Amino acid sequence: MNLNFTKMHGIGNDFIVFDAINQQVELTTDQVRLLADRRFGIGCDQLLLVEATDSPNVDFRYRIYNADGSEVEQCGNGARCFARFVRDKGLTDKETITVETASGTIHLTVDESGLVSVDMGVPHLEPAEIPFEAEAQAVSYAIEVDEMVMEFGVVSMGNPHAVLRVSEIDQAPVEELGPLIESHPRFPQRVNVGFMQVVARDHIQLRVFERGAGETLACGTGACAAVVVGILQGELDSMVRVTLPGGELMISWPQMGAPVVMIGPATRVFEGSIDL
Ligand SMILES: N[C@@H](CCC[C@H](N)C(=O)O)C(=O)O
Repeated sequence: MNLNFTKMHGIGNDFIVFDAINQQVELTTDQVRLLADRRFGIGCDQLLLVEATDSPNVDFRYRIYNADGSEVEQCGNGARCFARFVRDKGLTDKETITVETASGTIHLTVDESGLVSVDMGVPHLEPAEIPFEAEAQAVSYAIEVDEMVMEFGVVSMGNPHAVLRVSEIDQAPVEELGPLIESHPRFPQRVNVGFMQVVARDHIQLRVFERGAGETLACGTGACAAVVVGILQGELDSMVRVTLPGGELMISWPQMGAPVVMIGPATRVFEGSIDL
């Protein structure tokens, strides 16, 4: 099977994107892992499939696979690249694109400067919806990790996130704690782990250890989750600049029950084809 692909990134969170409308793309878990491998394959944090849909009032279906081959519900940086891809490839000329994901429908808008704004939907805070094992919903939860008890905010942006406040982002124990929290028994579907330093009420620094991919240069849903947690904990205003290792995103969440909006760039790197 020979497949055409586009390599893209959203502030350094990188993707292989396949048009699965004009070519048949059926990948096994092992093939996803191989494609994502930075030495034996193309290399990416996530692989994205652009598919057609029969759902009314929806333009496309968006499927997402982590580098470890697992299919996941949502990807914020990927959503911006998705919008750029379908317009660059002439699959649509709409400015606002409605896309079905495994966790619901999202709306993507490309502006004249090329920035993409994504309505990421309403965050889920109820533990069972995340999913997270806890007796009741709270703004922070004490979780025991490696014989230490730490306070996390926990939220789903369609995919699960745990957010830990740190005082120095450069010293954050991402590599040590990330894998332990990712597979913590209280998260039955594993979890993405954010390390957040609050710089000011409208600015945070963030590093994310992603479920199924390890630490990435940026995580869009992680940025949304961190801002929601920071607002709920009374530390942040409703519009926040998020500085990640690969660049910056603007995230806004006006109030409880409202959708989170993310604005940021989407970059095409190169086109290619690969035999599988
Ligand atoms: N990089 C993404 C998130 C990708 C999925 C995540 N690793 C998960 O398993 O939920 C983003 O930009 O949101």
